[in-house]
Formats: sequence, C-alpha cells, structure tokens
Amino acid sequence: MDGKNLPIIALDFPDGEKAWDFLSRFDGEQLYIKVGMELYYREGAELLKSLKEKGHWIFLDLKLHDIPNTVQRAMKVLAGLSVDMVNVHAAGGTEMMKAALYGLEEGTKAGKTRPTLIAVTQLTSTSEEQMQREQLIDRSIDESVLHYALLARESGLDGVVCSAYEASSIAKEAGSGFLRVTPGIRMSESKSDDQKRIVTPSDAREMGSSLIVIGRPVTQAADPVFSYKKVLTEWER
Ligand SMILES: O=C(O)c1cc(=O)[nH]c(=O)n1[C@@H]1O[C@H](COP(=O)(O)O)[C@@H](O)[C@H]1O
Repeated sequence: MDGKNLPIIALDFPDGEKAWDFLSRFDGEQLYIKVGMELYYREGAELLKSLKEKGHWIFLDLKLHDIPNTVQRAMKVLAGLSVDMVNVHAAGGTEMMKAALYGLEEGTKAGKTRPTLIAVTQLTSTSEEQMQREQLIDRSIDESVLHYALLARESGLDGVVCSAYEASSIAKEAGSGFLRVTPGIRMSESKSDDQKRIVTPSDAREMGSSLIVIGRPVTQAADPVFSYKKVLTEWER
C-alpha cells in the first residue's frame, strides 16, 4: 500500500516523550501520522522534523479558521515545515480557503510539492440535532457537509474532512479525485467517545472515504500495534 493511503494515526499525546514511546512500539515502520494541536503546541516544528527524518508521512491538523490575511500568512509558514497535509475550517469561507491555498503555494519552495490542503466540514463530533440548534442551520447534516465540500472545491482545495456518511455524495458532486478524509473511525467493539458520526474502517472504505484517521482505538489500546494492524487489514481488504 502507498504510504499516502495508510490509515492515519492521530498522535494525540500531551508531549513528545509519550508520542515517541508510542511510536517506538512500531519498530521503524513508516506510518502516516496526524499531529494535532495538543502535541504541536507543546513540541512545535522540531517534532515534525524528527518525524520526517524517521520517514513518516505527516498530516498537521491545526484547523486554521481566521481572517483571510492571517490564514494566508500562517499557511506560508506551515508550507516550510515539510508536512504532507494541512487543514482549515470550511466555515471560514471561500475567501479564507483561497487565501490558505495561496499562502501554501507562496511558502512552498521551488522543486518541492505543496502540502495537500483540505477543509473540515462539520466535525464528526457534531450531530445533526446539535448543528441545527447551535449553528442555526436548517438543513440536514449531509446537505451542510456537501455544501461546505463544494465551497472547498470551488476554492481550489484538494478535499475535505467528512464522515463516511457524506463521502459518496461528495465524490459524486465534487469528483472522485477530491479527497474525503474520514475521522470518527471505530472498531465495532470500541466506544464512540465524543464522536457522533462513526464507522468501522471497512465501512468507511465501502462508503467512499479516501483516507481514514484513527486515534484512541489505537493510541489507548492495550496493544497499539495489534490494534493498528487490525485497522490496516480492514482498510486494505
Ligand atoms: O480534522 C480532523 O482531523 C478531525 C476532524 C473531525 O471532524 N473529527 C475528528 O475527530 N478529527 C480529528 O481526528 C482525530 C480522531 O481521534 P479519535 O476520536 O481518537 O479516533 C482527532 O485527533 C480529531 O482532532
């Protein structure tokens, strides 16, 4: 399997020591890793550099959401961190998403590949009822996610973060090359935690997700390597 199609492990740990302790169990295997706010705010760019030196692929998940100028300038900086994928919130709007892409292109050095840029639509921890009540969106969650996906597509982004429930309609409307990155992955026996729209790895594949992101069912497992291999086998099958 191409490294860029591997299940993405959300490395949600409070510090580098715990993150490296987890990774040491994988015996030099190259992984696709998501570094989120918790770990990045603690360890910064040095950690990303070390992960790259070990040959891992990196999704830097900072979910930028600010005025276009700020996002553009921040993306220009992130482009210099040698990561493979970054993200923004689609709720920031098309002007912000275009600015993000522009900043990322500006910051990508000649001869280097621009990191993939995706937009979060509705968080997988959001239910339809909560979205309607708190965001005052009087539509189904599928419609809201698809709408954000089409805005992201129009802004030139490479894909979106969505649950598997919306993946096939996005592929149909935005094209199969437009990425559908799906967190909220659970094995049938694991608890859902704070996630609302969850599926198993094989369901995600059958429902049209292009990539999956999984955290706690692997990172908190008694045997993380065994749990990861189970996810990998289900995803690849
Ligand atoms: O952008 C993300 O990665 C993300 C978007 C989303 O809608 N839902 C979501 O869970 N995530 C991230 O995916 C990971 C899921 O972790 P687990 O719920 O532990 O599997 C977390 O690091 C979240 O920050």
